[in-house]
Amino acid sequence: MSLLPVTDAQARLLALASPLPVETVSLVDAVGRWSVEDVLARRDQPSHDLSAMDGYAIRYAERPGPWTVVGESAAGAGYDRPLRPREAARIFTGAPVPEGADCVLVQEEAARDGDRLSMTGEGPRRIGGNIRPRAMDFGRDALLVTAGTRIDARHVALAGIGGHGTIAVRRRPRIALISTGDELVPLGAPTPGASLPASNAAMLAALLADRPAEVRDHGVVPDDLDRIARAFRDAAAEADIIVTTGGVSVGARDLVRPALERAGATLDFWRVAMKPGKPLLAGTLGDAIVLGLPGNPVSAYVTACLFLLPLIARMGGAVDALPKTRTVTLGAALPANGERQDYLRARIENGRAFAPDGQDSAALVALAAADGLIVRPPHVPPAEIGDSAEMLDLG
Ligand SMILES: Nc1nc2c(c(=O)[nH]1)N[C@H]1C(S)=C(S)[C@@H](COP(=O)(O)OP(=O)(O)OC[C@H]3O[C@@H](n4cnc5c(N)ncnc54)[C@H](O)[C@@H]3O)O[C@H]1N2
Ligand code: MOO
Repeated sequence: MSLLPVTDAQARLLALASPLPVETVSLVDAVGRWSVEDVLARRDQPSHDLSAMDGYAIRYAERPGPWTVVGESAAGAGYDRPLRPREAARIFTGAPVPEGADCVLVQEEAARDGDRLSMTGEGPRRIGGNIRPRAMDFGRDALLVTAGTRIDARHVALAGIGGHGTIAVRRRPRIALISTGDELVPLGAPTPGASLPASNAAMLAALLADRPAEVRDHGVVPDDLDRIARAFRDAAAEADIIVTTGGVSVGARDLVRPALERAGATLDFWRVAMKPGKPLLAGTLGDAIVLGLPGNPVSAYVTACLFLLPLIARMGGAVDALPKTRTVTLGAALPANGERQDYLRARIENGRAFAPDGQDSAALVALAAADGLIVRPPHVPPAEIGDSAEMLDLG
């Protein structure tokens, strides 16, 4: 089987995804998910002309006073009758401006003696000075959040002040993590012989910590065809996405592909023209999508960024599910590339991108220190210092 180009593999994976069911949740519960609908304002903001300062509501034409202070307008309350000529009202930040007033004199520029008020400083610069007019931010029915927007704290504030307490989003996908390999021991446990900590599942759970996903770690399954097939069937009964790590290459103990067949899955693709990550596989088992990531930790990380995160985004209703790159300037030359798209762990220093040594797909030190991945398309010629390259930001 030849290697599938990365963009083709991403397209095939995303084509397997159907949008998850819609649910209406509180704004805070929606954070990190994608709005299903356009969110329109249910109110004007502000709802009235409001004072932007603590001071006195006055008429601009009557400066520099004096005025008679006849009452008070506080936030949420207001002053219940129009001001007559030469009348002023004490007013506080966020309070409705009484009818008849057209600007606010800040208290630092006012002198008050009993109910007699005069202006001491320059005063408001114009009619409307120190007033936030009604609907200054937005009017009722204004488009606040476009469908497909990923909700963050700013959208929570905007939709909330626009009169919404809830928002329609898609259910979080349930993600089953399965680690395969006889050599794996739990994190923190002793590592006798050539055993090693099973870091991939924890790494994936950490990667998904700020994504809309319900992650369940099904633990480590030994390299045994029946046991891996059973783990697949168990996971498929409850998960939307099954993510395995390890056992997807060509060795006699790489049993994920045969176990998937035994479990009754349909393989969609296996082996992608990328480095790291070549043995990546994808398929379906019942209603679940299966993503088989390579065992090498850097390969698992890079393929998760390029395939798992976009899959979650697509199922959640994102408009642009695929990660975006940005153009950087290389700080060191790079050799010509082979047939696989390379993702070099890179640092930005003095505004230039460097891919240090330690690019092995099992070398986590360079990954942990990286600002991003320099993307080297298949068969590109050598690159010189100062050339441009595309980089995928990490972190
Ligand atoms: N003859 C060939 N050998 C290999 C090929 C090939 O094309 N022909 N491809 C290589 C490439 S590229 C990759 S990537 C690896 C991936 O292999 P697997 O996905 O089958 O992974 P394993 O062999 O199970 O493990 C690889 C490596 O990663 C360690 N590992 C596994 N799981 C975990 C985990 N949960 N946490 C931490 N580390 C893990 C494992 O111990 C191995 O050291 O295959 C090449 N071989
Ligand atoms: O494709 Mo592998 O992930 O280079 O080691």
